Amino acid sequence: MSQAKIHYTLTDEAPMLATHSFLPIVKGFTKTANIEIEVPDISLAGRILANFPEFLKEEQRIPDALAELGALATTPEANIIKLPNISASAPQLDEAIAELQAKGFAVPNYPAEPKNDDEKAIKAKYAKVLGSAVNPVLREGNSDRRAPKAVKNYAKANPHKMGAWASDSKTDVANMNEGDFYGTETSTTVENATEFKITFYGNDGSSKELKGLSPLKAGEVIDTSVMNLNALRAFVQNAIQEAKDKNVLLSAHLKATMMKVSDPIIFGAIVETFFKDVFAKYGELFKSLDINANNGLADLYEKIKGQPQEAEIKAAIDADLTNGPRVAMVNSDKGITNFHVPSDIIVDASMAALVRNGGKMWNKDGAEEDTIAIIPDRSYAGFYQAVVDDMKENGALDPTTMGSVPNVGLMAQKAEEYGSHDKTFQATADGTIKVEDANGNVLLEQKVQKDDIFRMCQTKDAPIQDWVKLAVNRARLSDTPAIFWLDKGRAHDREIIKKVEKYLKDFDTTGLDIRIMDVKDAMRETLKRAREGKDTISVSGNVLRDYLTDLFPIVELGTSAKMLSIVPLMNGGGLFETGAGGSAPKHIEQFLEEGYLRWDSLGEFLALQASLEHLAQTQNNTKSQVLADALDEANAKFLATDKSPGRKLGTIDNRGSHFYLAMYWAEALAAQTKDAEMAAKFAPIAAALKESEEVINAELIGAQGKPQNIDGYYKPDTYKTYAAMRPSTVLNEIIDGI
Ligand SMILES: NC(=O)C1=CN([C@@H]2O[C@H](COP(=O)(O)OP(=O)(O)OC[C@H]3O[C@@H](n4cnc5c(N)ncnc54)[C@H](OP(=O)(O)O)[C@@H]3O)[C@@H](O)[C@H]2O)C=CC1
Ligand SMILES: O=C(O)CCC(=O)C(=O)O
Ligand SMILES: [Mg+2]
Repeated sequence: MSQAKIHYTLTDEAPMLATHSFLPIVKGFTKTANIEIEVPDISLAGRILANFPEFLKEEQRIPDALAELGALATTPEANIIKLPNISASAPQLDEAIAELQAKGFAVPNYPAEPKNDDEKAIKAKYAKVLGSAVNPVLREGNSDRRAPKAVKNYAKANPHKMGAWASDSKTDVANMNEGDFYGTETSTTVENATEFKITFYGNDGSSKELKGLSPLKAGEVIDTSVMNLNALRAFVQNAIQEAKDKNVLLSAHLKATMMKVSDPIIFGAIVETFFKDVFAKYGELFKSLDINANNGLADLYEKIKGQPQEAEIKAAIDADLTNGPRVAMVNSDKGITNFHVPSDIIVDASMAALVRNGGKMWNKDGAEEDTIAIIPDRSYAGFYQAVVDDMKENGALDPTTMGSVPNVGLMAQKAEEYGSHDKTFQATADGTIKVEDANGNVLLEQKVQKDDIFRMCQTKDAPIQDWVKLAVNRARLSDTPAIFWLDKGRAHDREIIKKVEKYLKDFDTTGLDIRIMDVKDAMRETLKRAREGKDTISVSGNVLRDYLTDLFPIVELGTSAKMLSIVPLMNGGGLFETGAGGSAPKHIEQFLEEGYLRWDSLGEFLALQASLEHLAQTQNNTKSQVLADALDEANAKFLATDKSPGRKLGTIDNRGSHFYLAMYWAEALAAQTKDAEMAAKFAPIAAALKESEEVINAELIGAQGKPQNIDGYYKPDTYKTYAAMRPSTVLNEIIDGI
C-alpha cells in the first residue's frame, strides 16, 4: 500500500489552538492505516512570511504552503482538511506584521497608500494575504454543507437558548432603494472563449487601464455593477435618522473580509457619515496621520494617540455617539462599538446571531435592544428582511422541532462576487468603466461618479454544471426537496436561471421536487417548511451560500461549527472544511485569560471522518475505512454523552473533548471485527484511556483557571502552545505511544 496523505491545515486563533491538542491524536490513529498527515501552515503569519522571503534571513524563510495546496486542490490526489483561518482586515494585518517584526522577522509594513513603485509592489503582495485569501484558492469545487443526522438529533434533544421574537419588535433591515449593486447590475453570457480588459474613460477625455487582458472561457457569465457613494451616504443618513426616531440601536452588517475591496469602503462611508462633523473638522489632520475611515474607530484612536487634539477628538466622537442613535456594541465590556473594526461585523454570523437572539443586539451597557440593521445592497438585504418579517409574524424558530436547511452552494473557481476583488475599483473621477474584449468590443459598461465602487464578477460554466449536478445528487441522496434561490430582479441571476433550466435536463430528476424560486419567496417557503419540521435543501450562489450556512445552523444547532462542510473538488479530490463558521477570536481571548478553550471541535471530527472515508474510497485503503467507520461511531457517542466543551471554567474544555473523542474512537476500533490487526492494536489503548479517565480529567481540568502564555497571537511559540494545549502527561504518553 502506498503512503496516502491527508493535509491538515494549521490556521489561526481558536482552531489553531485546538489543532495543537487534536493533531497528535490524529497522527497517532492514522499512522496505523499508513496515512501520513502533513501540516501546511496557512496561518495569517505564515502567509505573510511566505510572501516576503527577500526580507527574511535564510533560516526564517518558509515555502508558500497555500500556493502548494491550491495546486494540489486541482489534482485527484487532494485530500485537505481545512480549518477556519483569519481573513484579515487591514488593522489585523497591521497587528500581525507588528508581531512578526517584534519577533525579528523584518517583513515590510503594509503601505495602505503606496508612495512609490517599491511600496506598490509590497502592497500588491499583501493583497494576496489580505481579506479572504485562503478559501478562494482552495475551493476548486462547489460546497455541500449540512448538519449530519446525529448532530441535528442532538440539537433537537439538547436545544440551545433562543431569544423570543416580539410581534412588535422594532428591528428592521435598512437598505438602499437605488444606486446600489442590485439596481445597477448588468450581465451577459460569453459565447466563445475570449479575453477582457477593464478601462476607465474619464469624462475629461482621459483613460486608465484598470485591469489588463485576462481570459474568459466559453459559456462564462460576467456581470458588472456599481455602488454610488453619494446614494450610499444619503441612505446611511436616513438610516441614522430612522434608528434615532424609533429609539433603537443602529448596526451595520457587511463582509469586509471576503468582499475585501468593496466592503471596507462601504464600512468607511457609514463611519464617515455617522461622524461627519468630526471627519469634516479634523480632515486635514486625519489625512496627515493616514487615518482612513475604512479601518474603523479603533485605528483612528490608535493614530491620534499623543496628538495635541487627542482629547478633543475623542470628546467629539463621544458627543456624536451620545447625540446620534445608540450604536450596537461588539463588546460592551471593552467599549468596542460596531464601528471599531471592519472585520468585527461579519454579516453571515452577525445577522444569524441577531435572528437567534430575538432580533436584539447589545448596547453600551450590555443590555439588549432592537436595532436598525444597515445592509446597504438589496442583493441580500431583502432576504434578511424576509427572515425578520417571518420572525415577527410567527415568533422565533424552535430548535427542538424545526426542519433542517442544508445547502448546495456554487463557489468553485471564485464564482460570483466572492471572486471579484481583482475586478473591483473605486472610481477616481466621473466617467465610464468599460469591460472590452481584445478588439475593443464593449462587453459591459457602467457610468460612474468619483468614489463610486465598480465591480465585475465572473462565473464559469463548468462550476455551474457541477453545482446543478451536486444539487440533484443531494436531493436524491437525502430524498429532500431542493430550491434554487435565484432573484429574477437581478441581471446575473437571470443568466444563471437560463443555465439551471438547461442543465437540469441533463439529469434524471423523476420523483424529485426541484424548484427555482425568487430569493424572498424561497426564504418564506423554507421557513414555513422548517416550522412544520420539514427539511429543504437551499441551492444557492456563493454569497447566499455563505449567509445561509451560518443563518440556519446557528438557529438550528446554536453554532455553525457543527456543520459537515464538504467540497467535492472538480478534479476528484476532496476538501473537507470544518464547520461553516469562523475562527472565534473571543475563544482565544478567553483561553489566554483563564486557560479555558470552549472551541467545539465537532466540525474537525466530522471533517476527519469524511476525509478518511474519501481516502479509503479513492486509494482503496481499507484500514482508512475502518478508521472512518469507528470515528463515525465515536462522533455519535461523543454527542450522545455530551462531551462538547461547556462555556465555563471547570467543565471539560476543548482538550477534554479531544480526550473523549480519542477514547471513543479507540474503543470503536478495538470492538470492530473488520480488521483484527487494528482491533488488537487499539484494545490496549482503549483500555489505558478508560483506566486513566479520572487522572486525565484531573490533569486537564487542573490546568484551567490561570492565564496562559504562548508568546504571541498570530505567531505563538510552538513549544509553549503544545505545552498549553497538552497538559495531561498521562494522556500524552498513551497517545504518543500509539
Ligand atoms: N472558513 C473560514 O476560514 C472562515 C473564517 N472566518 C474568519 O473567522 C474570524 C471570525 O469570524 P466570525 O464570523 O466573527 O466568526 P466567529 O469565529 O467569531 O464565530 C462566531 C460565533 O460562533 C460561535 N462559534 C464558532 N465556532 C465555534 C466553535 N468551534 N465552537 C463553539 N462556538 C463556535 C461562537 O458563538 P457563541 O459565542 O454565540 O457561542 C462565536 O463567537 C474572522 O477572521 C473571519 O474572517 C469566518 C468564517 C469562515
Ligand atoms: O473566507 C472567508 O473569509 C469566510 C468564509 C465563510 O464565511 C464561509 O465560507 O462560510
Ligand atoms: Mg460564512
